[in-house]
Amino acid sequence: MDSLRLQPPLLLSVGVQQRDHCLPSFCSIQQNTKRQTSLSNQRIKRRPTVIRCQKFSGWKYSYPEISHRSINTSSNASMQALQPEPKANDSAIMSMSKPISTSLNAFYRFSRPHTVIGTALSIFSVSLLAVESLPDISPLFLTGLLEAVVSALFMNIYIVGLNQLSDIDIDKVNKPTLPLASGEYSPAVRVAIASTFAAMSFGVGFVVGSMHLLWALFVSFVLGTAYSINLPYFRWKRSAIVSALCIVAVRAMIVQLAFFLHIQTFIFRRLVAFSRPLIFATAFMTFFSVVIALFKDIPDIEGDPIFGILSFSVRLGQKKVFWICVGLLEMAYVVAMSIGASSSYSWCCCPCNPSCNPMEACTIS
Ligand SMILES: CC(C)=CCC/C(C)=C/CC/C(C)=C/CC/C(C)=C/COP(=O)(O)OP(=O)(O)O
Ligand SMILES: O=C(O)Cc1cc(O)ccc1O
Repeated sequence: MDSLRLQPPLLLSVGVQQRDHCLPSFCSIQQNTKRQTSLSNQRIKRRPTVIRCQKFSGWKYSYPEISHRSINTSSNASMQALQPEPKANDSAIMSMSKPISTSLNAFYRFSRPHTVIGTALSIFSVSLLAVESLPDISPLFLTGLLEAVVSALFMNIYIVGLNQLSDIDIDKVNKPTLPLASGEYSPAVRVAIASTFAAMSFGVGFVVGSMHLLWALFVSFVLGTAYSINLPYFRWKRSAIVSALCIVAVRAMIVQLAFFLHIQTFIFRRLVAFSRPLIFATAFMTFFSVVIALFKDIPDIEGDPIFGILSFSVRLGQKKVFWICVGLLEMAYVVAMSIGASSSYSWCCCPCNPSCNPMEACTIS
């Protein structure tokens, strides 16, 4: 199977047979009287099962080919025979929706959704820390928040896109289902997507005109580029410490401080004042970002050393790094809970209580 793994064309030629062979019994096409209902259920279950089988048997290069081919197998053909004939209109819609859903699926994987979700939640929560009273939650605030999230998500997609562009060979070993590693995007499309998202991010930043927002985008752009790009003096991801510092700088410092200041000064037109909750959130996110930096390399110990990436997982071993991360998270949560429990800053400072202004009560000036 290992020899198959590095030869996608060979894999394709045997793909159908192998796949059917590895399907558990409930996936097989049953020739029984309840055929129609059981077949439609299989359609829904089929894709994840195939992917699981791929992983199990190490078919690392075959993701897109197999998922496309599954539509054309003889068993699927017999399924189609059982469906009512699609009308001309239906089949046109079906043939259009397949490429659309395939492209959406590829873009979803390309965008690294776990990072996008993290960015959106971070910006949303730190923006709420700038809210001092309920009337602050106005259309003006919501628009400012939306602009901040959209521009940051565009930059996020640029950063992870450039990372995949620079890591095509590593990802063929570590993460072969990513659309660049699996060859779903042509070289021109890859570069176009990444640069368009960087341009759109700065475009939104310039249109909004907030200095803190523009700084946040610019510093993230520089660090995200320096982290991945394969040019002399760059590709900082080669150093475990520098790459962790990049992630801490963006996730813990830029996202927390710059986006808070964007809302506080640009949207609310207030003076700069760092509140205790903001300092607390920044300290917590510093721990959390170290954990992100360590954790994200745990699955990559196969490909990273081949390409000179000596991550902590490669140096210390996956188990050790895993438990270090668990320890760091436990420490962060215990410290956070203790600070919360012993703090004089209580719920009375919530923005819904008009008698208490959290910024006055808690500002560190
Ligand atoms: C625009 C703003 C404010 C936020 C963007 C949010 C992001 C993406 C923050 C991360 C900052 C940064 C410098 C990230 C570089 C990290 C990166 C691209 C890591 C990918 O790590 P690899 O190990 O190379 O990738 P895989 O996960 O694909 O293996
Ligand atoms: O977003 C981050 O904080 C780090 C990160 C992790 C990952 O697995 C892929 C991309 C990426 O930017």
